[in-house]
Amino acid sequence: MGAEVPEHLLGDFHEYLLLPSNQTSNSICGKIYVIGGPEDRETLSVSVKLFDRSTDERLIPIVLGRNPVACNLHSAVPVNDDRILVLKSDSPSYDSLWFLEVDTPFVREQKKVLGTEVVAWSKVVIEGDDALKPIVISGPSGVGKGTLISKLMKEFPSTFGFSVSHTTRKPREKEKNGVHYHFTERSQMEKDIREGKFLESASVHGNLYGTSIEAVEAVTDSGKRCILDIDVQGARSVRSSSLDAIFIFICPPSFEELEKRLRARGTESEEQVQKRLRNARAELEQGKFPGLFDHLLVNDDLETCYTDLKKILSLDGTSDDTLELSAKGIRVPESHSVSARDQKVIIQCGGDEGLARTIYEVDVSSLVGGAPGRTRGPKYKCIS
Ligand SMILES: Nc1nc2c(ncn2[C@@H]2O[C@H](COP(=O)(O)OP(=O)(O)O)[C@@H](O)[C@H]2O)c(=O)[nH]1
Ligand SMILES: Nc1ncnc2c1ncn2[C@@H]1O[C@H](COP(=O)(O)OP(=O)(O)O)[C@@H](O)[C@H]1O
Repeated sequence: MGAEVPEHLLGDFHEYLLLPSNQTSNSICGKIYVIGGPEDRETLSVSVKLFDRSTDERLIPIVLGRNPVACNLHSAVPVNDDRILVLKSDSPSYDSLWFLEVDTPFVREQKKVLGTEVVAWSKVVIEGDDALKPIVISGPSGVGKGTLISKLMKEFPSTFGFSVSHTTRKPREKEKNGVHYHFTERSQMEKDIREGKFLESASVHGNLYGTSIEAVEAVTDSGKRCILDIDVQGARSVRSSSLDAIFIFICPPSFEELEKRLRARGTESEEQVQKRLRNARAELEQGKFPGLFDHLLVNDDLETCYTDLKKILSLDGTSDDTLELSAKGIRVPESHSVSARDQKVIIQCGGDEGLARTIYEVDVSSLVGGAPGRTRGPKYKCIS
């Protein structure tokens, strides 16, 4: 059972179905989802109401995900029987397309947990190829890989997700299982490697490390861009795998500085420090191997190196919220129409009173991620 519509809204409900300019009514599997309404001006976000035809019930569902900011005009079209594509007019292209999920696996699960009607928003991200590519970061122990990755994840929390590796090394004091690594027994990890569960694995400083296929998929499924912190052997394996990534190698300003950082971190025994420093020389040589890494960065001053990293990833001058500015997108004018058939959405923009007309075809057949994160995967082309 869903939540009851508050008394003060009941009287207005039929009026909502008359579809004023900032409201649409969308029918999926016997339920009508009314998106938008006069109250949006007060809440500043797009509202959702639900009308169940079979029971004649009017409901206010629980709305999960980050709500789109209210707009003066939108259109909407049901897609794939489980979500509604909402097109916000005259919004920036990175903010124009949203999905209201009404019967996706995430929503179904939440309905079970919450015992009521649930819908969930997910912003649609239409991107160029490079913007989706995972990022592989390599470099010797103590060079600052973890520090740079943490800064990136902190500044762009909804853009990047960390691929949590498996390792047989023991956890450090502040490391959490499942967050920094999946800490595992050697015999179990060897078995999983044999069973093909790993994209790559390597023996590093005397322990096994590996990226499971699931670790990368978990990030991609959440609609985020995957960051891998792996050694040079791992980078080489990924290079020859099907994963199309951007490879970045981080160098220290000097070997002495690397040693200083590693000791100052204070997480390794003297024996481990010696082993890591010995391995660092070989890693620094391999890092320069032609064709393996796309970019080399020297981590001398942290802020300078971080700025350079953001430049490589075309992130300088952007924020987590506006990141799609650099991505492709569709700017939907007030005058437009939308229809959907066979996993293709046709958006006709303009064309009134002699104005230029553009028709887009959006392919929604392979969607990645979704609520409560972003939805990636739709591709579009201009067909007229
Ligand atoms: N090949 C591979 N290397 C990994 C993986 N996870 C971590 N590493 C690398 O293993 C090395 C040791 O990592 P760690 O024990 O966390 O020490 P740190 O580099 O000093 O922070 C580093 O070079 C990591 O990049 C993985 O999944 N695969
Ligand atoms: N540019 C830098 N200048 C000085 N210290 C740094 C710099 N970058 C990182 N560090 C410090 O060096 C140590 C090692 O960094 P860390 O990110 O753990 O390296 P890695 O993940 O490559 O092993 C940490 O104590 C970190 O705070």
